[in-house]
Amino acid sequence: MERATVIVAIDGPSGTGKSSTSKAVAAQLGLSYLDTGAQYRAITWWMVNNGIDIEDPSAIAAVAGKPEIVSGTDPTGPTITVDGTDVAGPIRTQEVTSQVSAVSAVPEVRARITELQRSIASDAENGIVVEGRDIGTTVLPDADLKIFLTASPEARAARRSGELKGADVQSTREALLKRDAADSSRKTSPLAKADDAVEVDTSELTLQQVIECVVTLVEEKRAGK
Ligand SMILES: Nc1ncnc2c1ncn2[C@@H]1O[C@H](COP(=O)(O)OP(=O)(O)OP(=O)(O)O)[C@@H](O)[C@H]1O
Ligand SMILES: Nc1ccn([C@@H]2O[C@H](COP(=O)(O)O)[C@@H](O)[C@H]2O)c(=O)n1
Repeated sequence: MERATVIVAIDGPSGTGKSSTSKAVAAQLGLSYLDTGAQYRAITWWMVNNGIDIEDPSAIAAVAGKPEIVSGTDPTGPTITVDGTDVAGPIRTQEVTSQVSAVSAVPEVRARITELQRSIASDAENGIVVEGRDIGTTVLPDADLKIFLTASPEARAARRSGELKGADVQSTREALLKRDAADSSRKTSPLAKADDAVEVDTSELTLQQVIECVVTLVEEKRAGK
């Protein structure tokens, strides 16, 4: 019998295609979509804007509960606001990207954002695709389907530098690997593949092939296969 709702967790390192894949799969299957990286970027943006010392975890922890972060979960137009301000653009700056791993490593930040993510997932009536780094391991350990996307550093750097219109591939590769190392080595819910996740190496696949692969896996789950 087909299930009414489905919770899909998609994790993996930077630039493996999590956002592009998750949005397309959610749109195709009529599910909600949550970009958890955008939430960590949003709280980082708030810290930077409010002059909080990013090198000082206790200073970050002390104010982690202050910003109100709201995520819109329509996969065809996801939104993110902080205290009512649209931050979809500002959270993608180099300044935020280079500081987000330090902020997201603070346990009080993770506790706050994890609670928000669980609440959004439980409110999604038709089900949801949630993408990030610790969704299958920590945020939604009972997800119906867990996917772990990977790709070679070369493929990821080439994709990202194409997106950043001519950014140097070598320095893009180094920045990706530095962020992955920080995200994988933090103590609290690091980037990791859940034991029961399906790993998909996207290095040699087109985005369309990855989307089709994940849609098939979701449909099989829904059909109870
Ligand atoms: N299989 C693929 N083949 C070619 N390009 C791809 C593929 N998957 C994603 N891309 C492209 O790679 C870039 C990065 O993809 P995306 O933002 O979805 O990755 P991500 O894993 O969400 O990254 P991050 O964790 O840094 O947010 C985008 O420009 C996207 O269009
Ligand atoms: N579940 C998650 C998701 C993200 N992070 C942190 O946010 C950074 C930005 O993520 P993007 O997907 O937008 O690149 C990421 O580098 C992590 O530091 C996280 O900790 N947990």
